[in-house]
Amino acid sequence: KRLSRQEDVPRILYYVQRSKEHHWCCAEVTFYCSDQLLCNQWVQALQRRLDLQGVRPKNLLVFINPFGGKQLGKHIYDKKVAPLFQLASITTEVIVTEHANHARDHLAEVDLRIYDGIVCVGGDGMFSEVIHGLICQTQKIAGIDQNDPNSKLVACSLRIGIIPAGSTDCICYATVGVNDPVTSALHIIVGDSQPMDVSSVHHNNTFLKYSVSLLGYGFYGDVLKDSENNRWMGPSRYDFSGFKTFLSHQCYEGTVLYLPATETLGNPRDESRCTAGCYVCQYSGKLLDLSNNKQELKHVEEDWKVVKGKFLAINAANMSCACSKSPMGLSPAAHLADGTIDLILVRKCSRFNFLRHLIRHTNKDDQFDLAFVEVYRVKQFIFTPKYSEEDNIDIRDIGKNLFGQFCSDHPACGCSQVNSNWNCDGEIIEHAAVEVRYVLFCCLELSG
Ligand SMILES: CCCCCCCCCCCCC/C=C/[C@@H](O)[C@H](CO)NC(=O)CCCCCCCCCCCCCCC
Ligand SMILES: Nc1ncnc2c1ncn2[C@@H]1O[C@H](COP(=O)(O)OP(=O)(O)OP(=O)(O)O)[C@@H](O)[C@H]1O
Ligand SMILES: [Ca+2]
Repeated sequence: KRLSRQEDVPRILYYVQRSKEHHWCCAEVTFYCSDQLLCNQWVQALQRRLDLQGVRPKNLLVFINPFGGKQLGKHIYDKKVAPLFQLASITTEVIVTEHANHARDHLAEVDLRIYDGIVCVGGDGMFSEVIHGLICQTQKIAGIDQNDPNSKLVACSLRIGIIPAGSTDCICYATVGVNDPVTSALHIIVGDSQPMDVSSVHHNNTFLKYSVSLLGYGFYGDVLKDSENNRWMGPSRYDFSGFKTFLSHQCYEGTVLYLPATETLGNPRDESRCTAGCYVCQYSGKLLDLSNNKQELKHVEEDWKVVKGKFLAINAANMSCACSKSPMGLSPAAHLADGTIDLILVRKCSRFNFLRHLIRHTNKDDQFDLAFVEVYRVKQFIFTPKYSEEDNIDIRDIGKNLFGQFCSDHPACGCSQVNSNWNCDGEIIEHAAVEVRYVLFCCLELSG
């Protein structure tokens, strides 16, 4: 860069610069050249180099949820993201959603061949809509029955980018390391990608939902259910409902059956942390493929384990679930794409002990190093509540007050006869009895 002379042609080159703690920003350098021809040759040569890379998206379908988080999705996209896409010569078709499931239903039908990727501007719930639309369309074209829990799903060919504009944004946080719209836009522009585990949730051989971050019963299910009534509060609805749910101290009785992930590397209490190009994910993916093939050939009997009891929370983390409330996440050593789920069981304990467990999510202490907490790395699990779901519907009709419907035999035991519900990536699943398994790699347009 040198000082401009009047007759020099200025050309600005924009590039990605790393800044503090996983943040990326767009920086620029201005070149001046007095020879117009030479200048154009430079620009064309650089453009050819970029085109050769092939991973950069050229045409994107963008969904904006105007009501996610602090309702700033549209503003964030217009002010921070669209100008960067324009600089990178990315063309976009932008859809501002008009109702819940708008993005999901559009994606389930539309011809996706003209797009290089999908971008969702919103939170985890919005991302969930997008993967449901994409996965459903892919299975429909391939003639796969999603209701059959044993179906081998076909991977989607499109990548999904997330511009964080939600309340928790844990999928963005756990993949990029931060929830910053500019950083995410730059990851999308340079064509980064990160595979990610997807689990399916079934009830009585009927497909319910896919999950990519947290599937939580008990505490997180109740927090979500209560928080839906307070959406007007924005992201702080979770703190309010979290506090209420903490005070209600409900526990739920049931049986968990799980299939341990024995063929993969690592365990939920090791020191490994999943980052871009993760060795554990690459290695475990290969081992898992081998073991699945072996089982198909030999019909190997699998070694299911059983845990019965009263639980304050049953959490299935497909990834660390790191977010601003918990920078290391619900399961700090969980992997984004190793084909496994970390199953965390928090048994009935005192309020004080449960608070100790929760507080450890906010600092470096080990939240699993407590007598009432168990954690297993699994491929599959089944939860059956003690009370049948049909009976529960009747009890629900009577109504559940703030402190819940306590066990009628032991009024002081705090064990609920009403079932909780599952929190699936921030969306409610009404059924308590579920069968969950790893089913698919999904590709994100970003990397950690
Ligand atoms: C004393 C402070 C303890 C703080 C403990 C914080 C633990 C936070 C762990 C967050 C895990 C997030 C998992 C991600 C789930 C997402 O798929 C989903 C959709 O976006 N988000 C939520 O369900 C949103 C879930 C939000 C849950 C918030 C829970 C807040 C608990 C507050 C308890 C207060 C007790 C105070 C007693 C004096
Ligand atoms: N136009 C719309 N009107 C109402 N709801 C919508 C609209 N578009 C999307 N939704 C729904 O809004 C819900 C929440 O969206 P989103 O995940 O973006 O924000 P959030 O819940 O605040 O954040 P997080 O999921 O990170 O906690 C999703 O379930 C989505 O289906
Ligand atoms: Ca995983």
